[in-house]
Amino acid sequence: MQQAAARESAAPRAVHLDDLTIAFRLADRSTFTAVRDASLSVADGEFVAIVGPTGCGKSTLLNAAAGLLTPAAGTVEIFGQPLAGLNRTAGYLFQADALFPWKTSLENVAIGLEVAGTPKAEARAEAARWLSRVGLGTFGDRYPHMLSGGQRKRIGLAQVLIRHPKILLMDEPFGPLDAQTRQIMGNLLLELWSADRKGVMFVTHDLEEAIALADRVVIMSAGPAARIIGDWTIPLARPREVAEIKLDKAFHDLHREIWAVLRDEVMKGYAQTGGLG
Ligand SMILES: Nc1ncnc2c1ncn2[C@@H]1O[C@H](COP(=O)(O)OP(=O)(O)OP(=O)(O)O)[C@@H](O)[C@H]1O
Repeated sequence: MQQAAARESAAPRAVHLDDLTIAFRLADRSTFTAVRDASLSVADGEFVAIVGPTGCGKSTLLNAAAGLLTPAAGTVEIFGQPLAGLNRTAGYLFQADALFPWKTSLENVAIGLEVAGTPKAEARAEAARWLSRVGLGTFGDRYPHMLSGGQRKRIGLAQVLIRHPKILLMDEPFGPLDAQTRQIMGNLLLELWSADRKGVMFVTHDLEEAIALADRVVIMSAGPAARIIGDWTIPLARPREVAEIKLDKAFHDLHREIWAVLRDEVMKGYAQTGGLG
């Protein structure tokens, strides 16, 4: 496996996926092995990006860490404990919005606390503070359809972070956004994360985004039976500004090195799905 630097962290492991094999039962009763023998640890406070060809199994790995699916083999540990059922220490941000259309921004952000038993007035005051932190302090009365895609993502971030999850699981969270808004959201995410570091598993198909944001970039092979084939430490200084860091020579060197591995897998991935013939 490609590895720029062997790294043993002293921080506790927020997530430890050990030799995971994940298989799906198909309609014709055959079994499709999406991921085979994948091991990955995320230290507490560490930001790990997972990159790989389309359909390789990135979301599958994330869903295993979320407790949304049960591996055929291997174990999932969260802060040293075997995961049984849903991972309730994690906050999950998907590509698609998870906002209730009939609730205002403020109500959408407050709902997690309210459901957990926080008195309504307190939950809403806290939600107002989070709306300000994501730059939408004056948008509390707006419904989701009155917001741009980037604004909805900010609400989504506030909705997850207000509950102070100990781990963040993010699946292409900025996928549908335009390039500029992605960068702005990347900066916002880094700012919020730096203030209160959690372990992050961040799935993206965008290698530049991965290098700009993460402490480590992990590369998956093309599926089926995808594996982790590379693990790079990203030694770029923090705080980072996503647009600026992409101009850095060290960024380009890392990009070239990682892309040399990823490119072959991307081509295999396309070939397997008939994409590029
Ligand atoms: N419930 C399921 N049943 C059968 N196959 C599945 C199921 N979920 C995922 N797969 C298959 O497992 C493989 C991995 O899917 P996954 O969504 O994890 O990939 P991904 O790397 O996140 O893809 P993308 O980058 O396109 O979002 C794919 O081949 C997919 O078709």
